[in-house]
Formats: sequence, C-alpha cells, structure tokens
Amino acid sequence: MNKLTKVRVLFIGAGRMARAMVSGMVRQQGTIDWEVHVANRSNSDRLAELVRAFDVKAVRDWRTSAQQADVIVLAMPPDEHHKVLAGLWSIIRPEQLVASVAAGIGLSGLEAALPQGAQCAWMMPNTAAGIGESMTLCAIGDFVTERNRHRLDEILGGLGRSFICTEQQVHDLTAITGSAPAFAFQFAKALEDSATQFGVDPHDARNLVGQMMLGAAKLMLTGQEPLALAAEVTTPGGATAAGLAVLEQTHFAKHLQAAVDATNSRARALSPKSAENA
Ligand SMILES: NC(=O)C1=CN([C@@H]2O[C@H](COP(=O)(O)OP(=O)(O)OC[C@H]3O[C@@H](n4cnc5c(N)ncnc54)[C@H](OP(=O)(O)O)[C@@H]3O)[C@@H](O)[C@H]2O)C=CC1
Ligand SMILES: O=C(O)[C@@H]1CCC=N1
Repeated sequence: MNKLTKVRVLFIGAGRMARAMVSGMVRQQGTIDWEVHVANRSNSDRLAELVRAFDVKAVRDWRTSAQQADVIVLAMPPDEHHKVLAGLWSIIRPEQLVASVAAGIGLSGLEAALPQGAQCAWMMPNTAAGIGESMTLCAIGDFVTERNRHRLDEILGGLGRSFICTEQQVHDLTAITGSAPAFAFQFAKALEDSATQFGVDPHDARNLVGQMMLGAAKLMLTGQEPLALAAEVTTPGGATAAGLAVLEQTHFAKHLQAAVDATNSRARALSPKSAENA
C-alpha cells in the first residue's frame, strides 16, 4: 500500500469555493494526506461548520498558520488579495506554494505581489469541485518545483478534471468553466419551471432535468460535435426543430456570448491590478 505523505494546506478564505475545494480534496484517494487549515476574516459560524463537516482545523489568524503551511490557497475575494499578499510577503518561505482561485487575479499579478522566485499557481475551479467534478483551469508559474507540481496535481485531481493552460486562457475561460455552471443552473431552472407548470411534482422535475443534463453532458464528453448531437435529436419535420428555431430567432447563442463577455470583463475589473490602473 502507498504510504501517504502528510502535507499541510492553509485556505485563507472559508467561503463557497473553499468549502467545495476542501470537500473535493478530503474525499480524494490520492498519495497525500491533507492536513487542512482554514481561516477567514470574521465569520466564526462558517469556520465551525467546516470543522464539523470535514474535520479541518480552524485558524483565527491566518498569519499564525501560514509559516508552517506547505501550500497556501487564497480563496478570498479578488479585492482582498492585495492586503493578504502584502501580509504574506514578509513571512513566505521559498519552498511554499501559493495558489489563488480568485477571478481576474492573474498568475503574473500573484507573482508580482510576492518576493521574486515565489512558487505560484492560479486555479479557476467551479463548485462541482465539492463532488470531484470540477473542470479546473490552472496556470502554473515558472518557479514551481517538481514537489509542488505534484501537490498541485493532487489538489486538481481531488477537484475533478483540469486544464493546464496559460494565464491568458484562465482569463478567457473563467466565464466558460468557472461561472457557466450558474448559467447552466438558470437553464435548468427554466426547464424545471416548465415541467412544474405541467403539474409535475418539483422533486420529479429536478430529476427529469438533472438526468437530461447529465446525459447530454456525457454525450458531449464522447467527443462528438454539439451540433451533430443536436441533429441526432432533431427528427426531420419533427418537434425539436420548432423549439430550436425559437432559440435561433431569439439569439440564444448571442445572449450567451454577451454573458461570457460581461463575466470576463467583470473578473478583470475586480483584480487589484486593474484597480491600481483605474
Ligand atoms: N464561488 C465560485 O463558484 C468560485 C469562486 N472563485 C473565487 O473564489 C474566491 C472566493 O469566492 P466565494 O467562495 O464565492 O466567496 P465567499 O464570499 O463565499 O467567501 C469569501 C471568503 O473569504 C473570506 N475573506 C474575505 N476577506 C478576507 C481577508 N481579508 N482575509 C481572510 N479571509 C477573507 C471571507 O471571510 P468572512 O466570511 O469572515 O468575511 C469568506 O470566508 C473569489 O476570489 C472568487 O473569485 C473561483 C471560482 C469559482
Ligand atoms: O462569481 C465570481 O466572481 C466567481 C468567479 C467564477 C465563479 N464565481
């Protein structure tokens, strides 16, 4: 049997994303035994809930745990990063890995805010990390050692699948993998509402729509073109074509593109770098 290595990871920020990541990481059967510490700004109820749910250690002041951590995950809002990074500057050790999940923050922004040579990564997970089904984007800095690359791979593996990419790609794809689950849930809610309007029990409506989305997602992951898959559904002269025509007339794809653009612009605007330049 593999001997597990104990690695201490400190989450600064104990909100929705941190919770999902901790959940994904502790349920993983990897080569690392994560010793998880979590800190936030002031919400002690949230910390207590995480301790109860995942047997992690709550830390009142992240500075007390940061020096002993092997990996530090910044899971607080983008506009809080400058404060925390300024505090990390003087206590960080060269062998530590610092990973941020903040929208818009940028790998280069992270590196610039820490001492030269700091080992940094920028991850963009989504909330499905909590069940090990995230698609996580990750840009990895040049100074990351093999040991920390292995730790990063284990984190990413616990969250689900990952796409190692450039910093620019994380910016571009934030809407598409980080935020778009929220778009998908809106789509699901609209279909659920239609089902319940036909008198279907809400619980049944959830299962009907959820299984439909799961099946569609699994078909996509076979590698087939979405439009080819849509064509399979669309019986010539049949019913689906009428629905698709309405989506076309009402510019469904254009609306989604506008949502993607608005999301990515907002992410960029939230980064401390853009606040400095404003
Ligand atoms: N939610 C999502 O699906 C995704 C979120 N992200 C990123 O994750 C980060 C967190 O988002 P989310 O979890 O949704 O937000 P939440 O509001 O749920 O959580 C934010 C957390 O950060 C803590 N916090 C705020 N300021 C500080 C500070 N100065 N020092 C220490 N802790 C602080 C808060 O503590 P307290 O409650 O005490 O104020 C809270 O625990 C963001 O950067 C976001 O861009 C990335 C991908 C997906
Ligand atoms: O809403 C947000 O800002 C974060 C970034 C990606 C998903 N949620």
